[in-house]
Order: sequence, then C-alpha cells, then structure tokens
Amino acid sequence: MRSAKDFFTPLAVGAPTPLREVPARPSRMIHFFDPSNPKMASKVPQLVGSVDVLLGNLEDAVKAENKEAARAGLVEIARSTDVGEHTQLWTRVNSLDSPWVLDDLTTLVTEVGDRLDVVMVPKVQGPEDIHYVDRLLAQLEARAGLTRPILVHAILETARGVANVEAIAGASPRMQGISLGPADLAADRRMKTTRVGGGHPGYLVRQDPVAGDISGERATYQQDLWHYTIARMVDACAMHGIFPYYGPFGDIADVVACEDQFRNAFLLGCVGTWTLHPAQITIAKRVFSPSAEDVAHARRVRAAMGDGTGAVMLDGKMEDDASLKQCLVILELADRLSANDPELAELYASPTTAGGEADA
Ligand SMILES: CC(C)(COP(=O)(O)OP(=O)(O)OC[C@H]1O[C@@H](n2cnc3c(N)ncnc32)[C@H](O)[C@@H]1OP(=O)(O)O)[C@@H](O)C(=O)NCCC(=O)NCCSC(=O)C[C@H](O)C(=O)O
Ligand SMILES: [Mg+2]
Repeated sequence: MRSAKDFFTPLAVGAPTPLREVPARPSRMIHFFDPSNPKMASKVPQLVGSVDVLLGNLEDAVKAENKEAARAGLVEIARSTDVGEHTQLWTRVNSLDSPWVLDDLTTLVTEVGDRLDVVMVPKVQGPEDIHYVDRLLAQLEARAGLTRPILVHAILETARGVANVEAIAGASPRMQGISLGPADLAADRRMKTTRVGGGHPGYLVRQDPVAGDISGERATYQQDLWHYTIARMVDACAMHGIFPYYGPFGDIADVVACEDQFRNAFLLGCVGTWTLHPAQITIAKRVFSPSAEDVAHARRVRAAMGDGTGAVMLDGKMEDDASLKQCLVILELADRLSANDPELAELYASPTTAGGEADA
C-alpha cells in the first residue's frame, strides 16, 4: 500500500500530477460503438453533443480479427472528431490478460492521449490491476508529454472484483468510477442466466398461501438480480468520491424493462449507464436527469428549511436536515446538467418548477 503522503505524486517522472477531485462532468450515458464497424463509426460525428460519453470499445463485442482495426479506427476517430466541450471520449481496452491490451494502451495514449478522458478496464479483479494500469499510464503519459492525467474506470464483472470493490475504488487517484458488468459477472459467479443484464422471471418471491391453500392463486413478484452488487458498488464509490454506473442492457427491443433497470440504478445512486444502441440514448437521458417535479419539490424543501436546521411540515410530511441533503443532491445534479443542456435548463426554470420555491 502506498503512503497517504505519496498518493498524489506522479508514478513516473514527467507524468501529469494526479487529480485530487474527480471532475463531476455529466456522464448519464456511456455510448458504446465499435470503431472497426464502418456503419457505427460513421454515426460518431452526429452523436457528438447528444451523448455525454462516446466510448470506442475495443474489448468484447469486437471480433478477434477486428481488434487491430478497432484500435486504429479509434485513433482515426479521436484525431478527426471534435467532440466539443460537452461530450467526453472514453475507450474500453481489452482485458489485462489478453494479447491486445498492451498495444491498446501504448497506441492510444501515445497517439491520442490528449483527447482521451477515461480508459475503462474490464474484468478488474482487485487493486493490483488498477496499480498496474496506473503505473503504465503514467509512463506513457510522460513519454507522450501529456499535461492532464487520463482517468481509469473499472468494470465489476468477476466475483473477486465484487469482493474487492472498496479496494478497487480507492486504488488510485485516477479512479473515475465503476460500472456493473452483469453478463461476465453472471458467468464468473456461475449464475444460471443467459442474458446481458436485466431481470429473470424465475428470480421471484411468491405470496403466502391464502388460508393455507397451497394450490390456490398466488401473486409472484420478480426480484432484482443486481440489487446487491449495485448497492455494494454505490457504497464503495461514494466512500471514495468516485462515480457508480449501471452497465449494459442487452434486450435492445425491450425499452420498457431497460428504462426500469436504469431507473433502479439511478434511484440507488448511479450517475449513468451504458447505451449499446441509439434507441437507449433517450432512455438514459430521461432517467438520469432528475424530473421537473423532483427539482420543484427539492426547491420547495430547500426554501421551507430556511437555515437548514430543525424540522418542518410540508404537504403533510416531515422534512429535516436529512431530507434537505437529499434534495440538495437533486438540485446540484440539475444545476450541473442544465449548465450543458439548454432544454433541461428551460425545463427546470419553467414556472411550475422554479415557482416551487415561492410556494414553500
Ligand atoms: C446490438 C447491435 C449489434 C445492433 O446492431 P444492428 O443490428 O445494426 O441494429 P439496428 O439495425 O437497429 O441499427 C440501426 C442503425 O443504428 C446503427 N447503430 C447500431 N448500434 C449503434 C451504436 N452502438 N452506435 C452507433 N450506431 C449504432 C446501425 O449501424 C444502424 O445504422 P443504419 O443501418 O445506417 O441505419 C449494435 O447496436 C451493437 O453492436 N451495439 C454495441 C454492442 C456493444 O458494444 N457491446 C459491448 C458492450 S456490452 C458488454 O460488453 C457486456 C459487459 O461487459 C458485461 O460483461 O456485462
Ligand atoms: Mg464484460
């Protein structure tokens, strides 16, 4: 373990100084594309500005014979696309035990490191994986003469990774966040599912027998397979001041269940999700931006709470310091999102939303 005093010292001579705070830039949707797929790659310029994060995926879902084309394609896209102020460019590199990752990191940092915000690392097992990437990135940044550190995002997709999630979250000042990787995690845990994220109709609880009749009609309630892991991930991220994300929802056609899964993650504390298809972008934007009603309510609570101490009644409910703090989370997010998005700024400033403060 590094001494606390050394934690913010660059890991290579000439590498940029590590950040003390992870920038809280909007990242409601991390939009995946395969840079070796010409049709998908051609969509990148039109996605700029409509997604918070564009992620050039080099790992799973890119065929083995296309790995080098994907890497080269991402270099080309990074060089030729101005992603502007409001969209970030990330990549997901191949796993640390693969034959491709060393070239992924070396090529990308050397060629387009100044354009990359975050490197997503799959199948992270423990803090030792982050330490390896941390040192290598520092060496490559120094060689490339970068002045801004590239941040690291881990995917939680092994049982060992979940067991080590707190140590992973705190492994380096480069840690930006963690996503759930439900498909690989399910396989690693030997779960008996065959899907990419989402629920399963067999994972349920059943109502008790009515009047002892076990053959009678009984309601069943589907449960969330991912609740435990997302909750652990959210706590680990909050503890270390980094950001948690839901991951992929593979049933592209089922936009309703996708929205439910995203919303569960949002309510539990996640700041965003992956989008695998253009159809999921508007869902992520809707879910991970607070509603006008929530913003209006949060403003009313803030106004009613005055100096923030004591307790008040609002609409028949008790509000105090703790509910005010939750409302401030919503308001801070609304302010951050509206700074980039005039439509949201207008929505949150509309008479019903803004007028809430006066009603308190
Ligand atoms: C899922 C897909 C394979 C579907 O592709 P396709 O069959 O081409 O869909 P459509 O015909 O509906 O597409 C309509 C048009 O949109 C373009 N398109 C599709 N996807 C994207 C995209 N992600 N970005 C930009 N543009 C996209 C198509 O080219 C069509 O264009 P046109 O014909 O000109 O109208 C495909 O969406 C896809 O491959 N998505 C990405 C999948 C991916 O990245 N998977 C990896 C992440 S999930 C994972 O790794 C699991 C995780 O790690 C875990 O363990 O849980
Ligand atoms: Mg995976």
